[in-house]
Amino acid sequence: MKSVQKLLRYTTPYKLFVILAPILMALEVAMDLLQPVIMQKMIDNGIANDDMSYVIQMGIFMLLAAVIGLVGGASCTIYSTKAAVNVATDLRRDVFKRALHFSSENRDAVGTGKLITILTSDIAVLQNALMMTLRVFVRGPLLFIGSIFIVFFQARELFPILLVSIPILVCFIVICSKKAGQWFKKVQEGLDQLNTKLQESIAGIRVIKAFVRKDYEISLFKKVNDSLTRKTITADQVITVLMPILLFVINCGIIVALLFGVIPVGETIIQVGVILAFINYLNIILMSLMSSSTVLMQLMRAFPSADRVQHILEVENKIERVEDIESVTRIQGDVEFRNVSFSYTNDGEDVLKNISFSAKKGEKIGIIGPTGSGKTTLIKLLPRLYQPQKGDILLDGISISKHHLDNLRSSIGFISQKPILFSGSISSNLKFGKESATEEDFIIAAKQAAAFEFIEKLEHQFDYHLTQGATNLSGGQKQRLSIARALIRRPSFLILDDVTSAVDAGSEQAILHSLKSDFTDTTLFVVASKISSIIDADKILVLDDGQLVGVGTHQQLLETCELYQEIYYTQTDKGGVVVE
Ligand SMILES: Nc1ncnc2c1ncn2[C@@H]1O[C@H](COP(=O)(O)OP(=O)(O)OP(=O)(O)O)[C@@H](O)[C@H]1O
Repeated sequence: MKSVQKLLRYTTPYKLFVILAPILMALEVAMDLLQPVIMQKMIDNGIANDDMSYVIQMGIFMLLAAVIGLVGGASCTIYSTKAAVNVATDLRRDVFKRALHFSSENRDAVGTGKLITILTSDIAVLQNALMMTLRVFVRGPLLFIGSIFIVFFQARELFPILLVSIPILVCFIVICSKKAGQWFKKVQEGLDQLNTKLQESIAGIRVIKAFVRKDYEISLFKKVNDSLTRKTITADQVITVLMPILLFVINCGIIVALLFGVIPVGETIIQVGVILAFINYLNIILMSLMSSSTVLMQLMRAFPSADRVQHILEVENKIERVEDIESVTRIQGDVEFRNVSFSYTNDGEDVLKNISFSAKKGEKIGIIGPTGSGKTTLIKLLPRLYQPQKGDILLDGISISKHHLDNLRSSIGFISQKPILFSGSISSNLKFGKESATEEDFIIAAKQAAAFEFIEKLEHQFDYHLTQGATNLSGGQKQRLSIARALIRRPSFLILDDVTSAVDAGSEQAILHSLKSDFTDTTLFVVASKISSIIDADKILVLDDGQLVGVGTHQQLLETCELYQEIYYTQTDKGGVVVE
Protein backbone atom coordinates (compact mmCIF):
# COMPACT_ATOMS: atom_id res chain seq x y z
CA MET A 1 0.00 0.00 0.00
CA LYS A 2 2.87 2.34 0.90
CA SER A 3 4.52 1.61 -2.44
CA VAL A 4 1.28 2.46 -4.27
CA GLN A 5 1.15 5.77 -2.40
CA LYS A 6 4.74 6.53 -3.38
CA LEU A 7 4.16 5.60 -7.01
CA LEU A 8 1.16 7.92 -7.18
CA ARG A 9 3.65 10.76 -7.73
CA TYR A 10 3.92 9.47 -11.28
CA THR A 11 0.35 10.62 -11.94
CA THR A 12 1.23 14.28 -11.18
CA PRO A 13 2.15 15.26 -14.77
CA TYR A 14 -1.18 13.77 -15.90
CA LYS A 15 -3.29 15.39 -13.17
CA LEU A 16 -5.75 16.78 -15.66
CA PHE A 17 -6.50 13.33 -17.14
CA VAL A 18 -6.64 11.76 -13.68
CA ILE A 19 -9.18 14.34 -12.49
CA LEU A 20 -11.24 14.51 -15.69
CA ALA A 21 -11.67 10.74 -16.08
CA PRO A 22 -13.59 10.13 -12.82
CA ILE A 23 -15.66 13.33 -13.27
CA LEU A 24 -16.77 12.16 -16.71
CA MET A 25 -17.43 8.71 -15.30
CA ALA A 26 -19.55 10.27 -12.54
CA LEU A 27 -21.61 11.93 -15.30
CA GLU A 28 -22.18 8.57 -16.96
CA VAL A 29 -23.13 7.00 -13.61
CA ALA A 30 -25.62 9.81 -12.87
CA MET A 31 -27.27 9.16 -16.23
CA ASP A 32 -27.35 5.40 -15.61
CA LEU A 33 -28.98 5.95 -12.23
CA LEU A 34 -31.60 8.26 -13.72
CA GLN A 35 -32.81 5.65 -16.22
CA PRO A 36 -34.78 3.40 -13.79
CA VAL A 37 -36.34 6.47 -12.05
CA ILE A 38 -37.53 7.80 -15.42
CA MET A 39 -38.76 4.32 -16.34
CA GLN A 40 -40.64 3.99 -13.05
CA LYS A 41 -42.37 7.32 -13.67
CA MET A 42 -43.15 6.31 -17.24
CA ILE A 43 -44.88 3.10 -16.02
CA ASP A 44 -46.63 4.31 -12.87
CA ASN A 45 -47.65 7.83 -14.08
CA GLY A 46 -47.74 7.48 -17.87
CA ILE A 47 -48.65 3.91 -18.90
CA ALA A 48 -50.90 3.27 -15.81
CA ASN A 49 -52.90 6.48 -16.58
CA ASP A 50 -52.84 6.04 -20.39
CA ASP A 51 -51.01 9.39 -20.70
CA MET A 52 -49.14 9.06 -24.03
CA SER A 53 -47.62 12.55 -24.08
CA TYR A 54 -46.10 11.86 -20.62
CA VAL A 55 -44.72 8.52 -21.89
CA ILE A 56 -43.13 10.24 -24.93
CA GLN A 57 -41.71 13.01 -22.75
CA MET A 58 -40.11 10.43 -20.43
CA GLY A 59 -38.85 8.48 -23.49
CA ILE A 60 -37.07 11.61 -24.76
CA PHE A 61 -35.54 12.12 -21.29
CA MET A 62 -34.29 8.51 -21.30
CA LEU A 63 -32.69 8.97 -24.73
CA LEU A 64 -31.04 12.24 -23.67
CA ALA A 65 -29.68 10.62 -20.50
CA ALA A 66 -28.30 7.74 -22.58
CA VAL A 67 -26.50 10.13 -25.00
CA ILE A 68 -24.98 12.20 -22.15
CA GLY A 69 -23.92 8.96 -20.45
CA LEU A 70 -22.29 7.75 -23.67
CA VAL A 71 -20.25 10.94 -24.11
CA GLY A 72 -19.18 10.82 -20.44
CA GLY A 73 -18.17 7.14 -20.63
CA ALA A 74 -16.26 7.47 -23.92
CA SER A 75 -14.35 10.56 -22.74
CA CYS A 76 -13.52 8.84 -19.45
CA THR A 77 -12.06 5.92 -21.40
CA ILE A 78 -9.89 8.25 -23.49
CA TYR A 79 -8.51 10.19 -20.51
CA SER A 80 -7.97 7.18 -18.25
CA THR A 81 -6.06 5.41 -21.04
CA LYS A 82 -3.88 8.48 -21.62
CA ALA A 83 -3.09 8.77 -17.91
CA ALA A 84 -2.35 5.07 -17.36
CA VAL A 85 -0.26 4.56 -20.51
CA ASN A 86 1.82 7.68 -19.84
CA VAL A 87 2.39 6.72 -16.20
CA ALA A 88 3.56 3.25 -17.31
CA THR A 89 5.92 4.80 -19.89
CA ASP A 90 7.48 7.05 -17.26
CA LEU A 91 7.80 4.16 -14.82
CA ARG A 92 9.53 1.99 -17.43
CA ARG A 93 11.91 4.84 -18.23
CA ASP A 94 12.84 5.33 -14.56
CA VAL A 95 13.19 1.62 -13.75
CA PHE A 96 15.43 1.21 -16.81
CA LYS A 97 17.52 4.25 -15.78
CA ARG A 98 17.79 2.87 -12.26
CA ALA A 99 18.83 -0.55 -13.56
CA LEU A 100 21.64 1.07 -15.55
CA HIS A 101 22.83 2.71 -12.34
CA PHE A 102 22.87 -0.59 -10.46
CA SER A 103 26.13 -1.58 -8.84
CA SER A 104 27.29 -5.13 -9.56
CA GLU A 105 26.11 -6.02 -6.05
CA ASN A 106 22.61 -4.66 -6.80
CA ARG A 107 22.53 -6.56 -10.09
CA ASP A 108 23.61 -9.81 -8.46
CA ALA A 109 20.90 -9.35 -5.79
CA VAL A 110 18.00 -8.55 -8.15
CA GLY A 111 18.81 -10.82 -11.10
CA THR A 112 18.11 -10.16 -14.76
CA GLY A 113 14.97 -12.32 -14.96
CA LYS A 114 13.25 -10.38 -12.19
CA LEU A 115 14.27 -7.08 -13.74
CA ILE A 116 12.72 -8.08 -17.06
CA THR A 117 9.48 -9.17 -15.35
CA ILE A 118 9.33 -5.85 -13.51
CA LEU A 119 9.94 -3.81 -16.66
CA THR A 120 7.32 -5.70 -18.63
CA SER A 121 4.71 -7.55 -16.59
CA ASP A 122 4.68 -5.62 -13.29
CA ILE A 123 4.48 -2.22 -14.96
CA ALA A 124 1.73 -3.54 -17.28
CA VAL A 125 -0.19 -4.70 -14.18
CA LEU A 126 0.14 -1.21 -12.67
CA GLN A 127 -0.99 0.39 -15.94
CA ASN A 128 -4.05 -1.83 -16.05
CA ALA A 129 -4.86 -1.20 -12.40
CA LEU A 130 -4.67 2.58 -12.85
CA MET A 131 -6.79 2.47 -16.00
CA MET A 132 -9.42 0.28 -14.34
CA THR A 133 -9.38 2.39 -11.19
CA LEU A 134 -10.00 5.59 -13.12
CA ARG A 135 -12.76 3.98 -15.16
CA VAL A 136 -14.49 1.37 -13.12
CA PHE A 137 -13.52 1.98 -9.53
CA VAL A 138 -15.28 5.32 -9.64
CA ARG A 139 -18.20 3.91 -11.54
CA GLY A 140 -18.68 0.88 -9.26
CA PRO A 141 -18.94 2.62 -5.87
CA LEU A 142 -20.90 5.57 -7.32
CA LEU A 143 -23.47 3.25 -8.89
CA PHE A 144 -23.52 1.18 -5.71
CA ILE A 145 -24.04 4.09 -3.29
CA GLY A 146 -26.37 5.90 -5.71
CA SER A 147 -28.57 2.80 -6.08
CA ILE A 148 -28.78 2.30 -2.31
CA PHE A 149 -29.85 5.92 -1.83
CA ILE A 150 -32.47 5.76 -4.56
CA VAL A 151 -33.87 2.45 -3.26
CA PHE A 152 -34.04 4.01 0.23
CA PHE A 153 -36.11 6.95 -1.03
CA GLN A 154 -38.09 5.34 -3.87
CA ALA A 155 -38.68 1.77 -2.64
CA ARG A 156 -38.21 1.92 1.14
CA GLU A 157 -40.47 -1.16 1.64
CA LEU A 158 -37.83 -3.26 -0.18
CA PHE A 159 -34.82 -1.66 1.50
CA PRO A 160 -34.44 -4.48 4.14
CA ILE A 161 -33.53 -6.85 1.28
CA LEU A 162 -30.46 -4.70 0.68
CA LEU A 163 -29.67 -4.60 4.40
CA VAL A 164 -29.33 -8.39 4.39
CA SER A 165 -27.75 -9.04 0.98
CA ILE A 166 -25.13 -6.29 0.84
CA PRO A 167 -23.09 -7.33 3.95
CA ILE A 168 -23.03 -10.92 2.59
CA LEU A 169 -21.76 -9.69 -0.79
CA VAL A 170 -19.10 -7.43 0.75
CA CYS A 171 -17.86 -10.31 2.96
CA PHE A 172 -17.29 -12.56 -0.06
CA ILE A 173 -15.55 -9.78 -1.99
CA VAL A 174 -13.12 -9.04 0.87
CA ILE A 175 -12.24 -12.73 1.44
CA CYS A 176 -11.72 -13.46 -2.28
CA SER A 177 -9.66 -10.34 -2.99
CA LYS A 178 -7.32 -11.05 -0.07
CA LYS A 179 -6.75 -14.59 -1.30
CA ALA A 180 -6.30 -13.42 -4.90
CA GLY A 181 -3.69 -10.85 -3.79
CA GLN A 182 -1.57 -13.58 -2.18
CA TRP A 183 -1.77 -15.71 -5.31
CA PHE A 184 -0.97 -12.88 -7.70
CA LYS A 185 2.24 -12.24 -5.76
CA LYS A 186 3.17 -15.86 -6.42
CA VAL A 187 2.27 -15.43 -10.12
CA GLN A 188 4.74 -12.53 -10.46
CA GLU A 189 7.45 -14.61 -8.74
CA GLY A 190 6.66 -17.46 -11.13
CA LEU A 191 7.12 -15.05 -14.03
CA ASP A 192 10.54 -14.06 -12.62
CA GLN A 193 11.61 -17.70 -12.66
CA LEU A 194 10.26 -18.18 -16.19
CA ASN A 195 12.09 -15.12 -17.52
CA THR A 196 15.33 -16.14 -15.81
CA LYS A 197 15.16 -19.63 -17.29
CA LEU A 198 14.20 -18.29 -20.72
CA GLN A 199 17.04 -15.82 -20.74
CA GLU A 200 19.58 -18.40 -19.59
CA SER A 201 18.48 -21.00 -22.14
CA ILE A 202 18.38 -18.63 -25.10
CA ALA A 203 21.77 -17.12 -24.25
CA GLY A 204 23.23 -20.61 -23.87
CA ILE A 205 21.47 -22.19 -26.83
CA ARG A 206 24.75 -23.19 -28.52
CA VAL A 207 26.06 -24.89 -25.39
CA ILE A 208 22.74 -26.72 -25.01
CA LYS A 209 22.99 -28.00 -28.58
CA ALA A 210 26.68 -28.84 -28.32
CA PHE A 211 26.07 -30.94 -25.21
CA VAL A 212 22.86 -32.45 -26.65
CA ARG A 213 20.93 -31.22 -23.59
CA LYS A 214 17.85 -30.00 -25.45
CA ASP A 215 15.48 -32.47 -23.76
CA TYR A 216 16.91 -31.73 -20.33
CA GLU A 217 16.49 -27.96 -20.85
CA ILE A 218 12.94 -28.48 -22.18
CA SER A 219 12.10 -30.50 -19.05
CA LEU A 220 13.51 -27.72 -16.80
CA PHE A 221 11.54 -25.10 -18.71
CA LYS A 222 8.39 -27.24 -18.49
CA LYS A 223 8.76 -27.41 -14.72
CA VAL A 224 8.94 -23.61 -14.37
CA ASN A 225 6.20 -23.12 -16.97
CA ASP A 226 3.86 -25.64 -15.30
CA SER A 227 4.43 -24.07 -11.91
CA LEU A 228 3.46 -20.65 -13.35
CA THR A 229 0.36 -22.20 -14.96
CA ARG A 230 -0.76 -23.69 -11.63
CA LYS A 231 -0.29 -20.40 -9.80
CA THR A 232 -2.11 -18.43 -12.51
CA ILE A 233 -5.03 -20.88 -12.60
CA THR A 234 -5.41 -20.77 -8.80
CA ALA A 235 -5.29 -16.96 -8.79
CA ASP A 236 -7.87 -16.78 -11.61
CA GLN A 237 -10.12 -19.36 -9.96
CA VAL A 238 -10.27 -17.26 -6.80
CA ILE A 239 -11.60 -14.41 -8.95
CA THR A 240 -13.98 -16.42 -11.10
CA VAL A 241 -15.63 -18.17 -8.14
CA LEU A 242 -16.67 -14.76 -6.81
CA MET A 243 -18.89 -13.87 -9.76
CA PRO A 244 -21.40 -16.78 -9.44
CA ILE A 245 -21.61 -16.13 -5.67
CA LEU A 246 -22.51 -12.46 -6.26
CA LEU A 247 -25.06 -13.47 -8.89
CA PHE A 248 -26.66 -16.04 -6.57
CA VAL A 249 -27.10 -13.57 -3.68
CA ILE A 250 -28.59 -10.91 -6.00
CA ASN A 251 -30.99 -13.43 -7.57
CA CYS A 252 -32.19 -14.38 -4.07
CA GLY A 253 -32.87 -10.66 -3.49
CA ILE A 254 -34.88 -10.46 -6.74
CA ILE A 255 -37.01 -13.49 -5.74
CA VAL A 256 -37.77 -11.94 -2.35
CA ALA A 257 -38.71 -8.62 -4.04
CA LEU A 258 -41.09 -10.44 -6.41
CA LEU A 259 -42.64 -12.26 -3.43
CA PHE A 260 -43.27 -8.86 -1.81
CA GLY A 261 -45.05 -7.89 -5.01
CA VAL A 262 -47.58 -10.74 -4.81
CA ILE A 263 -47.86 -11.06 -1.00
CA PRO A 264 -49.12 -7.76 0.42
CA VAL A 265 -47.19 -6.81 3.55
CA GLY A 266 -49.72 -5.45 6.08
CA GLU A 267 -51.83 -2.76 4.44
CA THR A 268 -49.19 -1.79 1.84
CA ILE A 269 -49.34 -2.96 -1.75
CA ILE A 270 -46.15 -2.28 -3.66
CA GLN A 271 -46.61 -0.75 -7.13
CA VAL A 272 -45.36 -2.70 -10.17
CA GLY A 273 -43.11 0.23 -11.25
CA VAL A 274 -41.47 0.29 -7.82
CA ILE A 275 -40.72 -3.47 -7.96
CA LEU A 276 -39.37 -3.19 -11.52
CA ALA A 277 -37.22 -0.20 -10.54
CA PHE A 278 -35.99 -2.12 -7.46
CA ILE A 279 -35.00 -5.11 -9.62
CA ASN A 280 -33.23 -2.72 -11.97
CA TYR A 281 -31.31 -1.20 -9.06
CA LEU A 282 -30.47 -4.65 -7.73
CA ASN A 283 -28.97 -5.44 -11.12
CA ILE A 284 -27.08 -2.15 -11.08
CA ILE A 285 -25.77 -3.04 -7.60
CA LEU A 286 -24.73 -6.45 -8.91
CA MET A 287 -22.94 -4.88 -11.87
CA SER A 288 -21.27 -2.30 -9.68
CA LEU A 289 -20.09 -4.93 -7.22
CA MET A 290 -18.86 -7.16 -10.02
CA SER A 291 -16.92 -4.36 -11.66
CA SER A 292 -15.65 -3.04 -8.30
CA SER A 293 -14.47 -6.49 -7.32
CA THR A 294 -12.72 -6.91 -10.70
CA VAL A 295 -10.89 -3.66 -10.04
CA LEU A 296 -10.21 -4.73 -6.48
CA MET A 297 -8.58 -7.87 -7.82
CA GLN A 298 -6.53 -5.75 -10.21
CA LEU A 299 -5.48 -3.62 -7.25
CA MET A 300 -4.64 -6.68 -5.19
CA ARG A 301 -2.49 -7.78 -8.09
CA ALA A 302 -1.02 -4.28 -8.39
CA PHE A 303 0.08 -4.07 -4.72
CA PRO A 304 2.87 -6.68 -4.95
CA SER A 305 3.85 -5.30 -8.37
CA ALA A 306 4.05 -1.79 -6.90
CA ASP A 307 6.31 -3.14 -4.10
CA ARG A 308 8.62 -4.72 -6.66
CA VAL A 309 8.78 -1.59 -8.87
CA GLN A 310 9.30 0.69 -5.87
CA HIS A 311 12.05 -1.61 -4.58
CA ILE A 312 13.99 -1.12 -7.81
CA LEU A 313 13.46 2.63 -7.71
CA GLU A 314 14.65 2.79 -4.11
CA VAL A 315 17.38 0.17 -4.06
CA GLU A 316 20.44 1.69 -2.49
CA ASN A 317 23.56 1.87 -4.57
CA LYS A 318 26.29 2.35 -1.95
CA ILE A 319 28.87 2.95 -4.64
CA GLU A 320 27.00 5.85 -6.19
CA ARG A 321 26.35 7.45 -2.81
CA VAL A 322 28.04 10.83 -3.11
CA GLU A 323 30.58 11.41 -0.39
CA ASP A 324 32.74 14.51 -0.19
CA ILE A 325 34.13 14.32 -3.72
CA GLU A 326 37.68 15.63 -3.72
CA SER A 327 38.73 15.03 -7.28
CA VAL A 328 36.96 15.63 -10.55
CA THR A 329 40.05 16.11 -12.67
CA ARG A 330 41.44 13.38 -14.92
CA ILE A 331 43.17 10.68 -12.90
CA GLN A 332 46.86 10.42 -13.74
CA GLY A 333 47.42 6.73 -13.01
CA ASP A 334 49.12 6.22 -9.61
CA VAL A 335 47.42 3.51 -7.60
CA GLU A 336 47.81 2.05 -4.12
CA PHE A 337 45.91 -0.83 -2.52
CA ARG A 338 46.10 -0.42 1.26
CA ASN A 339 45.14 -3.51 3.32
CA VAL A 340 42.18 -4.24 1.07
CA SER A 341 39.83 -7.08 2.05
CA PHE A 342 36.68 -7.94 0.13
CA SER A 343 33.84 -10.43 0.33
CA TYR A 344 30.90 -10.76 -2.10
CA THR A 345 28.55 -11.38 0.82
CA ASN A 346 28.38 -9.63 4.18
CA ASP A 347 28.86 -12.78 6.23
CA GLY A 348 30.90 -14.79 3.70
CA GLU A 349 34.59 -15.60 3.55
CA ASP A 350 36.91 -12.89 2.20
CA VAL A 351 37.73 -13.39 -1.48
CA LEU A 352 40.56 -10.86 -1.15
CA LYS A 353 42.56 -10.81 2.08
CA ASN A 354 44.54 -7.82 3.22
CA ILE A 355 45.97 -6.89 -0.19
CA SER A 356 48.60 -4.14 -0.29
CA PHE A 357 50.68 -2.97 -3.26
CA SER A 358 51.28 0.17 -5.27
CA ALA A 359 51.91 1.09 -8.90
CA LYS A 360 53.14 4.23 -10.56
CA LYS A 361 51.63 5.90 -13.62
CA GLY A 362 52.68 4.08 -16.79
CA GLU A 363 53.74 0.86 -15.06
CA LYS A 364 52.63 -2.55 -16.23
CA ILE A 365 51.24 -4.75 -13.46
CA GLY A 366 50.79 -8.44 -14.16
CA ILE A 367 48.41 -10.52 -12.07
CA ILE A 368 48.69 -14.29 -11.97
CA GLY A 369 47.45 -17.10 -9.77
CA PRO A 370 45.39 -20.28 -9.78
CA THR A 371 41.77 -20.22 -10.90
CA GLY A 372 39.44 -18.69 -8.31
CA SER A 373 42.32 -16.97 -6.50
CA GLY A 374 40.68 -13.52 -6.80
CA LYS A 375 42.42 -11.97 -9.83
CA THR A 376 39.22 -10.73 -11.54
CA THR A 377 37.78 -9.62 -8.22
CA LEU A 378 40.86 -7.50 -7.54
CA ILE A 379 40.66 -5.60 -10.82
CA LYS A 380 36.86 -5.15 -10.49
CA LEU A 381 37.53 -2.99 -7.45
CA LEU A 382 39.34 -0.38 -9.57
CA PRO A 383 36.27 0.91 -11.50
CA ARG A 384 34.33 0.47 -8.21
CA LEU A 385 32.14 -2.31 -9.55
CA TYR A 386 32.36 -3.53 -5.94
CA GLN A 387 33.36 -1.82 -2.74
CA PRO A 388 35.97 -3.33 -0.40
CA GLN A 389 34.76 -3.87 3.16
CA LYS A 390 38.17 -3.18 4.66
CA GLY A 391 41.13 -1.05 3.64
CA ASP A 392 41.24 1.55 0.91
CA ILE A 393 42.34 2.06 -2.68
CA LEU A 394 44.09 5.34 -3.43
CA LEU A 395 44.24 6.80 -6.92
CA ASP A 396 46.71 9.66 -7.29
CA GLY A 397 46.82 9.62 -3.48
CA ILE A 398 43.06 10.18 -3.05
CA SER A 399 40.68 7.53 -1.73
CA ILE A 400 38.75 5.88 -4.58
CA SER A 401 35.42 6.79 -2.91
CA LYS A 402 36.35 10.48 -3.16
CA HIS A 403 36.76 10.42 -6.92
CA HIS A 404 33.72 11.34 -8.97
CA LEU A 405 32.37 7.99 -10.19
CA ASP A 406 31.87 9.02 -13.86
CA ASN A 407 35.27 10.64 -13.90
CA LEU A 408 36.84 7.54 -12.37
CA ARG A 409 35.21 5.17 -14.82
CA SER A 410 36.00 7.29 -17.85
CA SER A 411 39.68 7.13 -16.82
CA ILE A 412 39.60 3.35 -17.07
CA GLY A 413 39.58 1.05 -20.06
CA PHE A 414 38.22 -2.29 -18.85
CA ILE A 415 38.39 -5.33 -21.08
CA SER A 416 36.65 -8.30 -19.56
CA GLN A 417 37.18 -12.02 -20.15
CA LYS A 418 33.85 -12.22 -21.97
CA PRO A 419 33.62 -9.42 -24.54
CA ILE A 420 30.20 -7.79 -24.72
CA LEU A 421 29.40 -5.93 -27.91
CA PHE A 422 26.11 -4.32 -28.88
CA SER A 423 24.09 -4.77 -32.04
CA GLY A 424 24.86 -1.99 -34.51
CA SER A 425 27.89 -1.00 -36.57
CA ILE A 426 31.50 -1.57 -35.53
CA SER A 427 31.94 2.19 -35.41
CA SER A 428 28.98 2.61 -33.02
CA ASN A 429 30.61 0.03 -30.75
CA LEU A 430 33.93 1.85 -30.89
CA LYS A 431 32.14 5.10 -30.07
CA PHE A 432 31.12 3.49 -26.80
CA GLY A 433 34.75 4.04 -25.83
CA LYS A 434 34.88 7.62 -27.06
CA GLU A 435 31.79 9.45 -28.27
CA SER A 436 33.76 11.95 -30.35
CA ALA A 437 36.02 9.35 -32.01
CA THR A 438 36.81 9.98 -35.68
CA GLU A 439 37.48 7.52 -38.53
CA GLU A 440 41.19 8.10 -37.91
CA ASP A 441 40.79 7.19 -34.22
CA PHE A 442 38.96 4.00 -35.26
CA ILE A 443 41.84 2.97 -37.51
CA ILE A 444 44.54 3.71 -34.92
CA ALA A 445 42.72 1.83 -32.13
CA ALA A 446 41.87 -1.07 -34.45
CA LYS A 447 45.53 -1.37 -35.48
CA GLN A 448 46.69 -1.26 -31.85
CA ALA A 449 44.21 -4.03 -30.98
CA ALA A 450 45.23 -6.15 -34.00
CA ALA A 451 41.67 -5.78 -35.27
CA PHE A 452 42.24 -3.66 -38.36
CA GLU A 453 43.31 -6.55 -40.51
CA PHE A 454 39.94 -8.37 -40.15
CA ILE A 455 37.81 -5.19 -40.19
CA GLU A 456 39.42 -4.20 -43.48
CA LYS A 457 38.17 -7.38 -45.07
CA LEU A 458 34.57 -6.95 -43.90
CA GLU A 459 31.87 -5.56 -46.14
CA HIS A 460 31.43 -1.84 -45.29
CA GLN A 461 34.41 -2.16 -42.87
CA PHE A 462 33.68 0.07 -39.81
CA ASP A 463 30.01 0.23 -40.87
CA TYR A 464 29.75 -3.56 -40.81
CA HIS A 465 26.61 -4.43 -38.88
CA LEU A 466 26.97 -6.61 -35.79
CA THR A 467 24.04 -8.85 -34.89
CA GLN A 468 22.76 -9.16 -31.30
CA GLY A 469 25.64 -10.52 -29.20
CA ALA A 470 27.94 -9.98 -32.24
CA THR A 471 27.30 -13.58 -33.27
CA ASN A 472 28.56 -12.73 -36.78
CA LEU A 473 32.11 -12.31 -35.45
CA SER A 474 34.47 -14.97 -34.14
CA GLY A 475 35.45 -15.07 -30.44
CA GLY A 476 38.90 -13.66 -31.20
CA GLN A 477 37.47 -10.90 -33.45
CA LYS A 478 35.02 -9.91 -30.72
CA GLN A 479 37.83 -9.79 -28.18
CA ARG A 480 40.05 -7.63 -30.43
CA LEU A 481 37.17 -5.24 -31.07
CA SER A 482 36.52 -4.92 -27.33
CA ILE A 483 40.24 -4.15 -26.84
CA ALA A 484 40.04 -1.46 -29.56
CA ARG A 485 36.97 0.01 -27.82
CA ALA A 486 38.94 0.37 -24.59
CA LEU A 487 42.09 1.72 -26.28
CA ILE A 488 40.25 4.39 -28.26
CA ARG A 489 39.57 6.38 -25.09
CA ARG A 490 43.30 6.46 -24.21
CA PRO A 491 42.58 5.73 -20.58
CA SER A 492 44.79 6.38 -17.54
CA PHE A 493 44.27 2.76 -16.49
CA LEU A 494 43.91 -0.13 -18.84
CA ILE A 495 42.69 -3.40 -17.40
CA LEU A 496 42.93 -6.61 -19.43
CA ASP A 497 41.26 -9.56 -17.73
CA ASP A 498 42.85 -12.59 -19.37
CA VAL A 499 41.76 -11.20 -22.73
CA THR A 500 44.62 -12.39 -24.89
CA SER A 501 43.79 -16.06 -24.26
CA ALA A 502 41.09 -15.73 -26.95
CA VAL A 503 43.51 -14.40 -29.58
CA ASP A 504 46.34 -16.24 -31.33
CA ALA A 505 49.94 -15.95 -30.10
CA GLY A 506 50.97 -13.60 -32.94
CA SER A 507 48.12 -11.16 -32.33
CA GLU A 508 48.72 -11.31 -28.57
CA GLN A 509 52.34 -10.24 -29.04
CA ALA A 510 51.27 -7.47 -31.46
CA ILE A 511 48.71 -6.14 -28.96
CA LEU A 512 51.13 -6.28 -26.02
CA HIS A 513 53.77 -4.56 -28.15
CA SER A 514 51.50 -1.64 -29.11
CA LEU A 515 50.37 -1.28 -25.49
CA LYS A 516 54.00 -0.96 -24.44
CA SER A 517 54.99 1.51 -27.16
CA ASP A 518 51.80 3.61 -27.55
CA PHE A 519 50.50 3.69 -24.00
CA THR A 520 53.53 4.72 -21.99
CA ASP A 521 51.44 6.99 -19.72
CA THR A 522 48.80 4.34 -19.07
CA THR A 523 48.96 2.15 -15.98
CA LEU A 524 48.37 -1.33 -17.28
CA PHE A 525 46.85 -4.23 -15.35
CA VAL A 526 47.12 -7.53 -17.14
CA VAL A 527 45.46 -10.58 -15.63
CA ALA A 528 47.06 -13.56 -17.31
CA SER A 529 47.13 -17.29 -17.18
CA LYS A 530 50.33 -17.38 -19.28
CA ILE A 531 53.54 -16.01 -17.80
CA SER A 532 54.60 -14.94 -21.30
CA SER A 533 51.90 -12.21 -21.25
CA ILE A 534 53.32 -10.55 -18.14
CA ILE A 535 56.96 -11.52 -18.11
CA ASP A 536 58.03 -7.92 -18.91
CA ALA A 537 55.74 -6.35 -16.26
CA ASP A 538 57.22 -3.82 -13.84
CA LYS A 539 55.49 -5.69 -11.06
CA ILE A 540 53.77 -9.05 -10.97
CA LEU A 541 51.21 -9.85 -8.25
CA VAL A 542 50.85 -13.53 -7.40
CA LEU A 543 47.52 -14.38 -5.82
CA ASP A 544 46.61 -17.56 -4.01
CA ASP A 545 43.21 -18.03 -2.36
CA GLY A 546 42.71 -14.26 -2.08
CA GLN A 547 46.14 -13.64 -0.58
CA LEU A 548 49.03 -11.80 -2.16
CA VAL A 549 51.80 -14.39 -1.90
CA GLY A 550 54.33 -12.63 -4.08
CA VAL A 551 55.07 -9.18 -5.54
CA GLY A 552 58.02 -8.35 -7.78
CA THR A 553 59.49 -8.64 -11.23
CA HIS A 554 59.69 -11.95 -13.07
CA GLN A 555 63.29 -12.48 -11.95
CA GLN A 556 62.60 -11.55 -8.33
CA LEU A 557 59.59 -13.86 -8.16
CA LEU A 558 61.53 -16.74 -9.71
CA GLU A 559 63.90 -16.44 -6.78
CA THR A 560 61.41 -15.74 -3.96
CA CYS A 561 57.90 -16.99 -4.74
CA GLU A 562 57.22 -20.71 -4.61
CA LEU A 563 53.84 -20.53 -6.36
CA TYR A 564 55.29 -18.41 -9.19
CA GLN A 565 58.12 -20.90 -9.68
CA GLU A 566 55.54 -23.68 -9.81
CA ILE A 567 53.47 -21.89 -12.48
CA TYR A 568 56.63 -21.04 -14.44
CA TYR A 569 58.00 -24.58 -14.50
CA THR A 570 54.60 -26.09 -15.30
CA GLN A 571 54.28 -23.77 -18.30
CA THR A 572 57.82 -24.34 -19.57
CA ASP A 573 57.51 -28.11 -19.03
CA LYS A 574 54.31 -28.07 -21.05
CA GLY A 575 56.10 -26.20 -23.78
CA GLY A 576 54.51 -22.85 -22.88
CA VAL A 577 56.48 -20.23 -24.74
CA VAL A 578 58.10 -17.85 -22.32
CA VAL A 579 59.26 -14.78 -24.17
CA GLU A 580 62.39 -13.40 -22.57
N1 LIG B 1 29.65 -12.22 -8.34
C1 LIG B 1 30.14 -13.10 -7.44
N2 LIG B 1 29.41 -13.44 -6.35
C2 LIG B 1 29.90 -14.30 -5.44
N3 LIG B 1 31.10 -14.90 -5.52
C3 LIG B 1 31.87 -14.61 -6.58
C4 LIG B 1 31.44 -13.71 -7.60
N4 LIG B 1 32.41 -13.62 -8.53
C5 LIG B 1 33.42 -14.43 -8.12
N5 LIG B 1 33.10 -15.03 -6.95
C6 LIG B 1 33.96 -15.94 -6.19
O1 LIG B 1 35.15 -15.24 -5.83
C7 LIG B 1 36.28 -16.07 -5.94
C8 LIG B 1 37.34 -15.40 -6.82
O2 LIG B 1 36.81 -15.30 -8.13
P1 LIG B 1 37.59 -14.53 -9.28
O3 LIG B 1 36.71 -14.49 -10.48
O4 LIG B 1 38.10 -13.24 -8.78
O5 LIG B 1 38.81 -15.53 -9.50
P2 LIG B 1 39.91 -15.54 -10.64
O6 LIG B 1 41.22 -15.67 -9.97
O7 LIG B 1 39.73 -14.36 -11.55
O8 LIG B 1 39.53 -16.88 -11.39
P3 LIG B 1 39.76 -17.28 -12.93
O9 LIG B 1 41.23 -17.37 -13.18
O10 LIG B 1 39.11 -18.61 -13.02
O11 LIG B 1 39.10 -16.23 -13.78
C9 LIG B 1 35.81 -17.40 -6.48
O12 LIG B 1 35.73 -18.29 -5.40
C10 LIG B 1 34.42 -17.11 -7.02
O13 LIG B 1 33.57 -18.19 -6.81
